[in-house]
Amino acid sequence: MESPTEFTSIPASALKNGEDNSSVSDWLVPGLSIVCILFASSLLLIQFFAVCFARYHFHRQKNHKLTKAPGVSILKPLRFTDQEVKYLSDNLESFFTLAYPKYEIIFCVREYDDSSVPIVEKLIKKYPNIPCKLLIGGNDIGINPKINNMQKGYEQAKYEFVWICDAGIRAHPDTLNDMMLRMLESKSVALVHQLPFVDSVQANMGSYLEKIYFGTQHGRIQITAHCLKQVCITGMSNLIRRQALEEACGGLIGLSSYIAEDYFMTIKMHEAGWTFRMSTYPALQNLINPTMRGFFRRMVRWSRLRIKMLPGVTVVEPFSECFVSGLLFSLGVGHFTDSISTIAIFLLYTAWWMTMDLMLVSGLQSCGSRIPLHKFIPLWILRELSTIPILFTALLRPDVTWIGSAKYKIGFGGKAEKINTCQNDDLQ
Ligand SMILES: CCCCCCCC/C=C\CCCCCCCC(=O)N[C@@H](CO[C@@H]1OC[C@@H](O)[C@H](O)[C@H]1O)[C@H](O)/C=C/CCCCCCCCCCCCC
Ligand SMILES: O=c1ccn([C@@H]2O[C@H](COP(=O)(O)OP(=O)(O)O)[C@@H](O)[C@H]2O)c(=O)[nH]1
Repeated sequence: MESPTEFTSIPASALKNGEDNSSVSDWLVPGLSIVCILFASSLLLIQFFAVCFARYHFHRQKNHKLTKAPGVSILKPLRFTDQEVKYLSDNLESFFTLAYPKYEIIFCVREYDDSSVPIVEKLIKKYPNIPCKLLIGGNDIGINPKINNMQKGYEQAKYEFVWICDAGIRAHPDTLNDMMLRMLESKSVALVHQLPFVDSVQANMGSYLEKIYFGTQHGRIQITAHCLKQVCITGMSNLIRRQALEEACGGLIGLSSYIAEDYFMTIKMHEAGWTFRMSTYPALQNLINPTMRGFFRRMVRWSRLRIKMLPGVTVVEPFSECFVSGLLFSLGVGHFTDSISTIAIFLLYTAWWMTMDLMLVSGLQSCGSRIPLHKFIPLWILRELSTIPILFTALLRPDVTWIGSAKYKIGFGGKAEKINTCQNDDLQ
């Protein structure tokens, strides 16, 4: 049995460690709390900045008309099945009515039986004065089906500037004039991009969810990245200087081994010293068939790409959204005060964040259907809550992604390999 003296005696070294431990916990928790507060505050600042930028930058009718306008070749990659073409005609027609003096439109399709073919043919007949081509067919020059489709159009494009613009976009008549004005600001500008937003003819839950995503999380990050000269540009609508594309990327062919051709194109241009501008017109996606399921599938598909291209950024993504950062903020502030409960701080943070998001959405919106508040709130909450499930869904089946009608294995670094061709029902 131990003597009382032995029981109570503590070695000097242990005492020293104990002191160290208590001093570590003395600064560790407050230190972490401060980090959480600073991190969340910087996000609030980013959000506030994005709202101000959107108010100042977008939809300002301050542009003069270009008189000696350089020619532009518009490339429209199309791939459609029967059910999807309901609103396609509206989208494509908007490119025939641009207030720009010198341009050609090149529609690119892979198969003769594509549902977009009769729509394009009708529009070509309706606007005989607009130089326009419909190119069908082409070879697989790489694994990216959008590039495989566009390459034939790129080869035939006659102008120095090409505007690559997805089928789901509808253009305001002044868009091209605005983009070209920005392009001509400097010879170092390689590309003018449009911030993706949504202006769907169909005002349903799917299109509202898309609008909330592009008008909040996506818009805020892309605006901030643009202002900080970080590369975060999506390929939906970009006016490109061919010289830059050729020199930095080796043309479209040089990007054909990537599914995320937009990201690698802009990174390569950035590394070669070219610069970018952002149009004052957001890209108006008039989604052909917007559904909630379609939205989540798109988000999972894009997350799969980002996980492999930029794993570091993907890990940070949930922390850059309201609920996770709000939790960190409320725990951090809660550590320093007892006068307000952690839950109340979290709710205030969330309410502030939602209000700023609402302001950003309305700052980007110029026309089209607005989201009624009683729908905005639940859909906003759903969108915020879905970030982590989307990430996990993408992580659980990380190697399989899609675009077009095939499955791909994306390697770390972003190069892709085609696994198989599958039916539309298998795609996700
Ligand atoms: C305290 C500061 C904390 C900052 C935390 C920042 C965390 C970043 C959070 C989110 C990242 C958002 C990424 C936005 C892009 C999402 C869209 C996307 O994934 N698009 C991909 C697919 O696009 C289609 O691909 C097929 C093509 O044919 C179509 O035409 C395309 O539209 C696309 O490939 C990816 C593009 C770019 C991704 C770049 C992400 C870089 C993010 C760095 C942000 C750093 C900015 C810091 C600002 C705070
Ligand atoms: O096999 C394909 C798949 C897509 N696209 C075109 O590529 C663009 C982007 O495709 P999608 O809208 O599916 O991409 P998302 O924006 O959803 O990533 C659109 O113009 C499509 O018509 C194409 O030309 N061939």
